[in-house]
Amino acid sequence: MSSDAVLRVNELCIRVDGQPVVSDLCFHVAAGERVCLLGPSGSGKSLTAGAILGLSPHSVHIDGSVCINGVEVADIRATRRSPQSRSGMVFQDTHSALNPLVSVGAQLREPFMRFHGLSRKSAMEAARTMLAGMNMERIDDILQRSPAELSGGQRQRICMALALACRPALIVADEPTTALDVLTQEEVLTLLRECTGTADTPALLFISHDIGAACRLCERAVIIDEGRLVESNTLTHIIANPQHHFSRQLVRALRDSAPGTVPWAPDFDAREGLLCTA
Ligand SMILES: Nc1ncnc2c1ncn2[C@@H]1O[C@H](COP(=O)(O)OP(=O)(O)OP(=O)(O)O)[C@@H](O)[C@H]1O
Repeated sequence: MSSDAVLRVNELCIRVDGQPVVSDLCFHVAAGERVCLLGPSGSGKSLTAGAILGLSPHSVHIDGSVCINGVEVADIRATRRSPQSRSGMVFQDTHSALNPLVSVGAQLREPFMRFHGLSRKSAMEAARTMLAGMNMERIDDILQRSPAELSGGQRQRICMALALACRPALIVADEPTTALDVLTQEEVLTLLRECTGTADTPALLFISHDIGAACRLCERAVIIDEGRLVESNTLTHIIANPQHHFSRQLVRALRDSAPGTVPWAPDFDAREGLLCTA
């Protein structure tokens, strides 16, 4: 395991109403890394995200360890975590991630005031600068609107801006593109790639069942099935040599979709749907 892991999950066990749903899950995300957590529907991805973020419902019981920046947080709710052990979050449901009664500007200036110590005016300016850096148009107009007055893609960008404004070491993105059309999906993935995974930006845990999206973003994948880790390796390796039957299904789906769109297309043999290892 990497010694400078931003996230370290060790022997994580999650029970819901007494029933085991995630068992002995171990993985890490290093600083500057983008890792995807892949698994079929119901395999425990969102419950794992909830445990990492400190957002599990009361019916969920967690054992094992979740360390963020070296701080044990498995038992600590999100609101009680120290600033260095908080993570940013981006979810599929952007409506419930934003307050419908508060303007986008008022929501976005908040973390700049709280985490950057800026005045109200400077915080609004910082929010403008951040949205400009995310290639958003008509920023002043957008800042005045309520979340319901934005498109799904715009709302997701605001959610990402909110996550980034909290200066987290880690962003957990749980199916952030699932509710979006194909073009907007691509824009959000591009933005996530630009805003994470370097020495100066947060590490990313990208949760999905879409290996195509994972390939556009991540170098490494952790694959779970029925709450257990079944494979963990670089995506290049997994695509070339999938071990578990769900991994093989994922690779087949990738081959059947549009292999030419995979970003490392020069290495991708469109006829075989396998990586050229030579
Ligand atoms: N609050 C809850 N109460 C009862 N059961 C739950 C709860 N949350 C999740 N589960 C169950 O735990 C299992 C794992 O759910 P989870 O949402 O983590 O799956 P997932 O891998 O994220 O699925 P998907 O890809 O469909 O979102 C499922 O069988 C689900 O029905």
